[in-house]
Amino acid sequence: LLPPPLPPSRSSSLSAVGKKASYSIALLEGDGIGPEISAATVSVLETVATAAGFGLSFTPALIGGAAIDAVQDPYPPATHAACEAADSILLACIGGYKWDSNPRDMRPETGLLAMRSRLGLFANLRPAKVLPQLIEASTLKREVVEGVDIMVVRELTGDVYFGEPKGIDVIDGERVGYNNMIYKESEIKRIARVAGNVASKRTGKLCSVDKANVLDVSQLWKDVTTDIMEEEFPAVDLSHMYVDNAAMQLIRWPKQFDTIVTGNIFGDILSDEASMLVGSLGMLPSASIGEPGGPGVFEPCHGSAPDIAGENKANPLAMILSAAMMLKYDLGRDEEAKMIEDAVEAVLDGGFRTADIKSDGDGCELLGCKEMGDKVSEMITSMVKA
Ligand SMILES: NC(=O)C1=CN([C@@H]2O[C@H](COP(=O)(O)OP(=O)(O)OC[C@H]3O[C@@H](n4cnc5c(N)ncnc54)[C@H](O)[C@@H]3O)[C@@H](O)[C@H]2O)C=CC1
Ligand SMILES: CC(C)CC(=O)C(=O)O
Ligand SMILES: [Mg+2]
Repeated sequence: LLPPPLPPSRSSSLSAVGKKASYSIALLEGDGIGPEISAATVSVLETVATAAGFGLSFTPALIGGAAIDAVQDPYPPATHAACEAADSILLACIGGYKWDSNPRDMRPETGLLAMRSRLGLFANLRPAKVLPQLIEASTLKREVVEGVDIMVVRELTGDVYFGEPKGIDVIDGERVGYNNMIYKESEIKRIARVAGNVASKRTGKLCSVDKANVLDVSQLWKDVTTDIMEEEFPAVDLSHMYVDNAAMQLIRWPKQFDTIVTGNIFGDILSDEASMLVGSLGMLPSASIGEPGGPGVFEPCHGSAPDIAGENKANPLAMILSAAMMLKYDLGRDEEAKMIEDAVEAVLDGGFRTADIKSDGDGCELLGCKEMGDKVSEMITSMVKA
């Protein structure tokens, strides 16, 4: 399930000094289904740590709506300090109806953006790999999705999500809303290098997605990406696609893609779209990384799913698989990451499904969020004993 190794990062520095006997994890449960999927994920991680004989300590910290309610700040200083002090950061999801009409600085999403920016997590890797067990869970035809294995490399700290100026002003007697889609050359170069490394370790095929036919910022994106690939990754087979076409091609024939590199907003949208190839947004993990040395944030691609929050219906596998990415990329624990991946596949092989990945007449057993976490833990324990 996991993507190939990342470019030099925290994991490579850790492997140089050897594995640690115990790790501290900042745990950001956030909002909505966050506490439910976090509980399931923590219990899986504790099972893995016990089986492998290393220690894990979790430091809970507030983010998003929960932090607004508690301390009137969606990314409080204490949370930033806990993140910086940790070996790695596990995040569930933020957001909810309750905070939707708050002023922008008091919205959960502002906290998430602040965390990504302040921790310098400019690269978000979102693997969308179709598992054979879940082909029927996709709304697309078997022949379209079977064998799909895509890695979206999304720029995470720039673009229209961060650009200035922004706001809603009254101009000539009416309200005008505006944001600025902006990228510096240096920001494009560093994400292009991550994508070049990732693509090189996969099939060598990289598609850069932009809107250069209309947007100047996209023309710069295209030019800089082309230069970086020509100069530093000559073996990478680079193509370019406009984002509207990419959205269509992802559904028409997704197997044409291997690695996709794109800006923050296009990557946000295209990765949610790619989740439907896999079967559910509840299956898509992600890794947010920055320069070597700092902790990454490992988080599902989905949001807080307020429509099912508190009902024990959420699929915890996206967060559990994000925890596997954390073990591999931040903690240098490849074997233990694989334990989780294998256990997830074995549970799916065993015919267990949460509601989002269950199809009519599939003969599978419907599980709640907690029960799915328990099944993965049980599977790890029985695989270790075998
Ligand atoms: N990284 C994050 O924390 C993100 C937060 N959000 C926030 O989440 C809130 C809800 O946003 P939506 O647009 O509804 O997106 P969403 O991703 O929360 O939900 C979209 C749909 O997918 C379903 N879904 C999502 N995760 C699931 C899971 N693990 N298991 C089963 N079903 C799942 C939901 O029930 C819903 O029907 C908003 O406040 C939004 O800003 C949205 C995206 C990312
Ligand atoms: C909630 C937004 C800040 C971001 C988002 O949708 C995402 O990162 O997937
Ligand atoms: Mg999103």
